Amino acid sequence: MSATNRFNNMSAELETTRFSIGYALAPNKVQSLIQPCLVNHAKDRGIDLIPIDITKPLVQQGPFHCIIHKLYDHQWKKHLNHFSLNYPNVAIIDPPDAVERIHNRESMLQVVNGLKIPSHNENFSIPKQIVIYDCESLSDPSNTNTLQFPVIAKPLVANGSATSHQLSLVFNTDGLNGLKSPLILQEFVNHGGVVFKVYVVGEFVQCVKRPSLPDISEEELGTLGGLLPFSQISNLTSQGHDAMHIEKAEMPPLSFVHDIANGLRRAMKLNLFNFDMIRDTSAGNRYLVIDINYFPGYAKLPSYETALTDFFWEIVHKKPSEAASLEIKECQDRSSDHRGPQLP
Ligand SMILES: O=P(O)(O)O[C@@H]1[C@@H](OP(=O)(O)O)[C@H](OP(=O)(O)O)[C@H](O)[C@H](OP(=O)(O)O)[C@H]1OP(=O)(O)O
Ligand SMILES: Nc1ncnc2c1ncn2[C@@H]1O[C@H](COP(=O)(O)OP(=O)(O)O)[C@@H](O)[C@H]1O
Ligand SMILES: [Mg+2]
Ligand SMILES: [Mg+2]
Repeated sequence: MSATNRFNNMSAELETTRFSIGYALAPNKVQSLIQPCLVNHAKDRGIDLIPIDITKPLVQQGPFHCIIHKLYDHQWKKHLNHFSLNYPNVAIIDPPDAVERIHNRESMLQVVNGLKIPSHNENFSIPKQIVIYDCESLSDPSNTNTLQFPVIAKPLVANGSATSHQLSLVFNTDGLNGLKSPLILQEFVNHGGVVFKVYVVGEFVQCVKRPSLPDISEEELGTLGGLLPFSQISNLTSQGHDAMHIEKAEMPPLSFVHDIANGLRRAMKLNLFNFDMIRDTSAGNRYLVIDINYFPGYAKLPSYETALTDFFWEIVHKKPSEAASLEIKECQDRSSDHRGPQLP
């Protein structure tokens, strides 16, 4: 066969080969993410998005070239780890242990402290914080004296539940009495009422501005009560004066944002996440990472379907090793005859 014919055959094969991405997501996440624009865009590029039934063994479904997931179920994590041991070349985006690290607000930010990026005029860190496991530690001044008020109290676990997003501003020691442990107490940093949300999809990075809590002056602090609960403030739609104020806020330099995003992606071994960052009002080049979320609400980004499809395309077109092709073939045989070894 001539080289041209071989090339034509190869490209014809590539065009006809379809790839399957299995997704395991909660119903509300399916509704927000798996929209016709994403399904159709992926389809046009040879990628089919297939729902996973988590009540059935994975080997009886698919076969999948890649699995994406966001579920907090412990059993699912076991399923996935088992599947991954048997089929190590089917891409699991992302590894369950790496995801679990950001289900805890202490371990989630530890990675930021160890991050090294090329030098910039800007610097980044995390706010000063302590972990409180019980009521006794909360009422022990030797713990809380290390922080300056106001502080933000955040539930230690970030497990997708409504309560994990129930935060409180604490203005003085009296306010500490109304808190439930385990939690993180984190110093509140004045940041001009704007939070930068940086969305990451593999190598794709996009930073957007969202509303945040207003600055608190020292004078105001003396006049405020003990505790102010709040929840998911950045999801509030900004209007009027607030919208103007967000629009006017200067974005952090793009290369700085990209370097942190890429550094975090590599250090955490995660591809699908976003992080919240604020800029210290009292030092304009000081940024603080305050939150990292696994597989966030990408559908809020314009053209999210392109970013996700490009990423899926890269994953499924990574030159598959012989072992991976065999695994996919094996999975294919199993899912068609259902006689393969049963996973738990
Ligand atoms: O639903 P959305 O679009 O508000 O997305 C939520 C994220 O909002 P964001 O994209 O950062 O503005 C949200 O981010 P925040 O924690 O609010 O910063 C979480 O990632 C949330 O997931 P979970 O409830 O913690 O499991 C995300 O919820 P799920 O979409 O995963 O249910
Ligand atoms: N240390 C902080 N200083 C100032 N504002 C903060 C701080 N931590 C959180 N916030 C504000 O509270 C919001 C919610 O906190 P975050 O840690 O992102 O929790 P969640 O996981 O519920 O989004 C942030 O988007 C930001 O507006
Ligand atoms: Mg947040
Ligand atoms: Mg969060």
